[in-house]
Amino acid sequence: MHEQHHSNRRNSTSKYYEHKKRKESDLKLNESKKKSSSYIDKKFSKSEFDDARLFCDDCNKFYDNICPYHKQSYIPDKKISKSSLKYSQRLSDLTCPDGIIIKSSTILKAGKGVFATKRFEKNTFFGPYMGTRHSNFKSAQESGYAWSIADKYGKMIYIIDGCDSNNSNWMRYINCPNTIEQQNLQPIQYDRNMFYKTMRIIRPGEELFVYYGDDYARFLGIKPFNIESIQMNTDDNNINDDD
Ligand SMILES: C[S@@+](CC[C@H](N)C(=O)[O-])C[C@H]1O[C@@H](n2cnc3c(N)ncnc32)[C@H](O)[C@@H]1O
Repeated sequence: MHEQHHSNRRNSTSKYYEHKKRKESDLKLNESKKKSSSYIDKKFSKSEFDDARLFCDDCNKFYDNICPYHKQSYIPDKKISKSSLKYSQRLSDLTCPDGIIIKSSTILKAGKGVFATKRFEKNTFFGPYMGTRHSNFKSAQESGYAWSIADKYGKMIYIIDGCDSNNSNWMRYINCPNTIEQQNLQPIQYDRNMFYKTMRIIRPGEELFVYYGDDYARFLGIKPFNIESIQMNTDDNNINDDD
């Protein structure tokens, strides 16, 4: 993954994600093998971008295409046309895939959050994160809903800002974990887009959390997670994964 930020009033970059830069960019939305998705079929198979290589955590290696050995899956958004929106409906709220709902967060004063209503396996990909593309870093910092997409040198290419709930998707409602144990999604830049990948099995009723990065964590009053503890948490999840 290339350097990425979740921006609010402050810019944030996770060292962990920088550390795993190449590894995480190697997303594979492998459901393409068995299931058809317009994004995967049209986009993932023919990418021109250097961040469109695929990585398998279990093999610990890159693949030019999907991992032939380990299961990964891709869950696209529910398709909604803007013209079908009724008054007071927000596009983003209607895009939840099956098994995902938006409701009040378990985190006090965090507003809404996103919850699973069914089990999701480890290595399930959601996305891409939808929003307005621009390069106004200041407005992204103020948004609270923005990711920056970077090139392989970490230089920002553009920002994907989900501040407009009518030009975004359900992923804009996913909150930042207060503790490392809560974290269950990993942000992954792939093909100049942002996806979230489940880091472990997610069970019905669980709130989804993605770490926004150290700076933004500090802004929220959360002690930044360090690389080692994130890695340890991932390893623990591997050990505890069950059927
Ligand atoms: C991407 S939005 C997440 C969705 C948001 N909760 C909502 O209702 O629209 C990011 C914002 O959610 C809130 N938030 C996210 N994680 C939080 C946390 N751990 N503690 C407090 N507020 C949080 C902050 O207001 C932050 O600016």
